[in-house]
Amino acid sequence: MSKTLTIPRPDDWHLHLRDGAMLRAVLPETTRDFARAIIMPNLVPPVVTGAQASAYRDRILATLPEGSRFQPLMTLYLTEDTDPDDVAAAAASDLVKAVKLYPAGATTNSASGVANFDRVRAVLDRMAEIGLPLCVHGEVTDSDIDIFDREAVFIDRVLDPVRRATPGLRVVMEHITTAQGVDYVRAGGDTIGGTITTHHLIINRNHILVGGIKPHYYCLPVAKREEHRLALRAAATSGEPSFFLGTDSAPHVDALKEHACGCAGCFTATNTMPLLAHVFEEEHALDHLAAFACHNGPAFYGLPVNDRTLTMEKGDMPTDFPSKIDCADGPVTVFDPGFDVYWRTA
Ligand SMILES: NC(=O)N[C@@H](CC(=O)O)C(=O)O
Ligand SMILES: [Zn+2]
Ligand SMILES: [Zn+2]
Repeated sequence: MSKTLTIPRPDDWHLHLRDGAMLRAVLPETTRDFARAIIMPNLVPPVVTGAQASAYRDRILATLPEGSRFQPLMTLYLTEDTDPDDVAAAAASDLVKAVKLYPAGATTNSASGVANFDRVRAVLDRMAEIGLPLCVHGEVTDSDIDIFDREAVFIDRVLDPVRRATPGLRVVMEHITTAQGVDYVRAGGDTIGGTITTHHLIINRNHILVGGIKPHYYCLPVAKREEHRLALRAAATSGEPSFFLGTDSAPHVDALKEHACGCAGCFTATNTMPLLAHVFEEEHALDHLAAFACHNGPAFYGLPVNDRTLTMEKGDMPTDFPSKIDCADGPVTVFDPGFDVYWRTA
């Protein structure tokens, strides 16, 4: 007996497309199911100015599969030298939908991020004035803070003070991985949203470490204890408007994942929607999948819900997802949930 589910075409509010050969390899994996995505600016060198974002958008558009109507929503990488006028101009021309804050050194390609928050005050004030959201990688980088505590400490030491100092600033706490992140977003009203990845609904830290180290489950923020995964599942499947999908699909070639110093990032673009259907069905919340993946994100960003739809089917046999996709730089492993999934997109 097969079962189908039709929802508005989903959007991905946190996506890494990279550039060059990797962009060519991964872009069709997202455009197959998604209508729009917030494109992360952590290229090397980063996408800092409006001009760089415009050029990057052109490269993405030039790489789109034939006939695709996918819309990349661009972001600027916040540095201590970011010019508030450049940000305002890029937002006014509708080029840029958010500015991205990486604490310096927190994650992949974040060396140009912010170390001294006083130095970005003018940009944040301007963003609050014009209503441009700040997307935040929410982890402190202090060497004395345990990696599993870095998100919770970030909320107290950085995020809350920044929000208090900049009333009205719209913030997306991205890829939340803790119950503290869920609670903070939930209590924050309509100026804060939280994105949740597909993989953080599926894995906890045991999946990374028990029975041998699993580099393809390593991402930042790193997956936490089971109680946090359960809090994320409850939030994502609740239908509450504060929570929406940001896959953080973050491709790295296998040679750099399966390495003595492996890169952080899980590549989930290929199978995200079927995995989410599986998770939401397990939580008896299939009727909230559209809120999480299609409605809540556009509402936060002030954009319309997509009028096209996506249909998913649940078959009798497990879906055969590719285990890797080919890239000219080397293969990229697709996130393996570790269980059979019967959903697929039609
Ligand atoms: N999530 C990750 O583990 N990696 C991301 C960076 C990020 O989103 O923090 C990447 O760019 O590879
Ligand atoms: Zn991040
Ligand atoms: Zn990311």
